[in-house]
Amino acid sequence: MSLLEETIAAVRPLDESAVAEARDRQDIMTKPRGSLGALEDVSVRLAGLAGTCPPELPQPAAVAVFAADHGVHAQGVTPWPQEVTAQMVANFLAGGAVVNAFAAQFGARVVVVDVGVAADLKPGPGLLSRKVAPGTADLSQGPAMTREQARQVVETGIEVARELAADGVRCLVTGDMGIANTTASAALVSAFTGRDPAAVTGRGTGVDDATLTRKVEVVRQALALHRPDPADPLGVLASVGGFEHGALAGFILGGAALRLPVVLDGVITGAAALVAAALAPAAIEACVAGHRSVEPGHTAALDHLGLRPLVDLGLRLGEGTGALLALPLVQGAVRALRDVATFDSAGVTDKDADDRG
Ligand SMILES: O=C(O)c1ccc[n+]([C@@H]2O[C@H](COP(=O)([O-])O)[C@@H](O)[C@H]2O)c1
Ligand SMILES: Cc1cc2nc[nH]c2cc1C
Repeated sequence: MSLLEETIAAVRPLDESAVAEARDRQDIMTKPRGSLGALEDVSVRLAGLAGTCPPELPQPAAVAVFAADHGVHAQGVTPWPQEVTAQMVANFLAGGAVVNAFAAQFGARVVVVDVGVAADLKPGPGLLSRKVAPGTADLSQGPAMTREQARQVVETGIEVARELAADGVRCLVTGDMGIANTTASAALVSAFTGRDPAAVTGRGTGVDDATLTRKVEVVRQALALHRPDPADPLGVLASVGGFEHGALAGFILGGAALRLPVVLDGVITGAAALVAAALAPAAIEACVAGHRSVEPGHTAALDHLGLRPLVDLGLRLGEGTGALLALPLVQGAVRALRDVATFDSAGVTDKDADDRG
C-alpha cells in the first residue's frame, strides 16, 4: 500500500466513548453548562481524537509553512511579483515575519517547507527542501501539475506531519506562503463546493477591482477547461491546485492518522482541507478552524466542512498567523477540561444536580 492509501486507511472517526465522557465532564465542571461555548466543543473533539478524557495538552505545537509558486501568476491575478515567495521564505528563516512573532508569543516552532518555490533556496536550519517542481504550470491554460506530482506532494505533507510527531510535536498548525495562491484556492473551493467563482474569489493580498474581475474570469475559465470532478480529489488538485495545497492536504491527513489535532489557518488551508476531506472525510474531525479569513472562499470552505472558526479578526495574511492566534484557545480549552474542579469536588452547589440523577 502507498503512503497515501495507508494514511487514508488509518484516518478514523472520533472515539465515541471519549466524546461522551468529555461532554459529561463539561456538564459537571464548576461553571454554568455551556458557558465555555465553542471551547467546550473543541475540548470534546480533542478528547474524541485522543480516545481519552481528558486528552493530553496540545503542546508543543509546530507551524509548518508550506511554500510554493504558481504558474497562474502570469495571468496578472496579483500585484506582487513572484520572487516575493522566496524572499518571504528567507524572512521566515531569519525570524522576521509575523508568523515568527506570533509563534514566539504562543510557544510554537516554525518549520518552512519548500514544496515548489520557483527560485532555488539555500538549505539551512528550519527549512525542509521538498521541492516537487519550481512552481505549478498555469492552471488557466492546462493542468497545474501532473497526477503523479499531486500524489507526491500530498505524501510530502503526510511525511512532514510524521516527522514533527516523531520529534515530539503534539499539535500541528498549518501555514502557507505563495504569491497568487488565492487564485488556486478559489478554483479549488469552487470545484469542491459547487459555488460560482464570483462568490468564492476574493482580493487576496488586496487586489483592485479590475484585477478582481480578471481573477474571477481566470477561475471561471480554468473550471470550464478542466471540469474537475470532486469525486476525484487528486484530479482536482492536479488540474487547479498548488503544491502547498497538496502538501497541506497531506499534512491534515497525516495529523488525523496520527490522531494529532490540526489547527487550520486561512483560505489556502481551507481549500486544502476540502481536498483532504474528499480523500478521507473523517480527517476533518482532527481539525480545529483557527480563524476566518476575509477571503469569501474561506467561509465557503468552512461552511462546506462544517467547521466553526475560533477567531474572526479580519486577517488575510496567511503564513499560519490566524491559526497561531487560536492556539492558546485550543490549549486553554483542553486545560479547562483537564484541570477545572467539579461541583462535587469543589463543594459548589449545582442548581441542576437533581435533574442529572
Ligand atoms: O490566509 C488567507 O486567507 C490569505 C488571504 C489573502 C492572502 N494570503 C496570502 O497572500 C498570498 C497570496 O495572495 P495573492 O493576492 O498573491 O493571491 C499568499 O502568500 C497567502 O499566504 C492569505
Ligand atoms: C509581503 C507579503 C507577506 C506575506 N505573507 C504571506 N503572504 C504574503 C504576501 C506578501 C506580499
